[in-house]
Amino acid sequence: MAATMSNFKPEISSIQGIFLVYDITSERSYQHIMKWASDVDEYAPDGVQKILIGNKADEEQKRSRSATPTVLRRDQADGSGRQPDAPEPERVDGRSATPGPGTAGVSNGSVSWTPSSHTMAKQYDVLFRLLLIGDSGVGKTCLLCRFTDNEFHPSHISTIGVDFKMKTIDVDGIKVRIQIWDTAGQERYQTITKQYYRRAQYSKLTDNLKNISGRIGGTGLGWDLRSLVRYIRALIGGDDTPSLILTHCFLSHRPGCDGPALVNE
Ligand SMILES: Nc1nc2c(ncn2[C@@H]2O[C@H](COP(=O)(O)OP(=O)(O)OP(=O)(O)O)[C@@H](O)[C@H]2O)c(=O)[nH]1
Repeated sequence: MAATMSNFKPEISSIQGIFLVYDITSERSYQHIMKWASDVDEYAPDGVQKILIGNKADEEQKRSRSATPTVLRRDQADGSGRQPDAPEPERVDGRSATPGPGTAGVSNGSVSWTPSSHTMAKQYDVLFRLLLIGDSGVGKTCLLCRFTDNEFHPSHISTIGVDFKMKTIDVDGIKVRIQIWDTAGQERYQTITKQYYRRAQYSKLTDNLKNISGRIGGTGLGWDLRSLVRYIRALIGGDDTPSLILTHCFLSHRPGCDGPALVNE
């Protein structure tokens, strides 16, 4: 939906996570997830985290039985709810913190469009850059609009190329900026989309961040993408909305795991 072709070259120095979105009522979109995931594996640098989202949860009654992820065995997880190689939020300055996982009390911040993040550096403490991919019509743009603008659009206008929105949320006094890139699901735009995988980077938590995380009562693990997904889910998952993330889970990068894997919540 929300077709906008960005003419500017986006600054994607590091994307920490890629959301692979499918429609729970569409077996085809679920089967294609493996194709999307293998594209990401091929084009994105190692360590970029993949998160699977089954969208259109309000259509549960129409759910395709085969569009259900296999469950990752407990012994494949590290017990912390975080994959060992999960990337950490990027630092944008040298002075403050990352919140601890699961912190409550998100308050909505600004919603803005900007042609460049250069001028915004002072307005947040931690930056997450995320990418949405998946078949056309699975609801990527709707997820984005619901998260950033609290809006739902019933019509489907295919995204052209790539677009982005961002939102800044306040978590225990820490300004967390979440910048989400929305890609076109249509086949013809996949050359463009792949450019974005290539630019994705793995970024690590610094010791400084770990210290501050401890100071504000975090676990010291930093604020991983899993926590971020919880926030996003809480923000868009009202009972009265048709735009709801049903599942969010991590795809295992590990050898021997040949399918989407749901880490138990
Ligand atoms: N019932 C229901 N419909 C949804 C939901 N999310 C999106 N839709 C509908 O699905 C259609 C496609 O949504 P979009 O967000 O435009 O899909 P997209 O994945 O961005 O599509 P492309 O831009 O073509 O890649 C629209 O008609 C939406 O209204 C949802 O959670 N529930």
